[in-house]
Amino acid sequence: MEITNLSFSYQERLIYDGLNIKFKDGIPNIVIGPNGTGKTTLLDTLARLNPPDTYAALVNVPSTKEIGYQLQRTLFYPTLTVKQTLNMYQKIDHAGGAVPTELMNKVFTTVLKPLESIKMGKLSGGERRIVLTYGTCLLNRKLYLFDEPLSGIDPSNATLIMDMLCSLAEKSTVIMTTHQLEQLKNRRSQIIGLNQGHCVFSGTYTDLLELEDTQDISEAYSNLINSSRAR
Ligand SMILES: Nc1ncnc2c1ncn2[C@@H]1O[C@H](COP(=O)(O)OP(=O)(O)OP(=O)(O)O)[C@@H](O)[C@H]1O
Repeated sequence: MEITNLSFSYQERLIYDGLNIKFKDGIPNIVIGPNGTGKTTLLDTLARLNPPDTYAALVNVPSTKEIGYQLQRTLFYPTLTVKQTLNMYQKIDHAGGAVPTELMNKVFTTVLKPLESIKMGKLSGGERRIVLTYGTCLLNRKLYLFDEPLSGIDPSNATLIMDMLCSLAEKSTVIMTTHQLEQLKNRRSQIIGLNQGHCVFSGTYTDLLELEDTQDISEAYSNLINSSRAR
């Protein structure tokens, strides 16, 4: 799956200037970059939510009905309980949705089971995000897009969510955005760095540390962004 030569602007603001990205199968693709650099816009483009003249840049991207997209500001029904919300996700696909993996079962038992009878509107922001991320994993799709699934999630639950998304990537293409770079340590993933309309990095966590000659991922990220700004 690829994006080739994508140029896109919101009114006078240029977001991508001939953007090229090759996504990997088998491991999650993690899109990183400064605020406002176009990470969400990239997921929107893949989901074909942006104008049709962007479609030509999409190579081998599944059709919209084969895509599961968890938006950053995901809609939910506040009066449904967690159990009802997850049942609803399971019923979206006529075939009954995906069979939960072992790791999904672990997330369910550890985090969601105790919340089952609580209404969505009464959950904390982090709890709600876990429910909705889990629900998206219940859909049976070829491509999953997650916009900041780790935002507001405590480190222990973030590890569980990342485990779940890595296992999902073994059978489908997974693309997510995040600012939580420390969660990517010791994980197989492709990191895609965006800055100023271009892909400025594509490689593993270790590749990024080696490129910037540091053991500190925050420093590596800052150096990457500052050096690509200066270009
Ligand atoms: N519908 C829109 N109309 C006009 N400008 C928009 C629209 N949606 C997004 N933008 C602008 O496009 C830029 C990229 O937004 P986007 O949400 O893709 O950034 P992001 O990299 O996901 O940021 P963050 O890390 O803060 O979530 C921002 O400057 C934003 O203000």
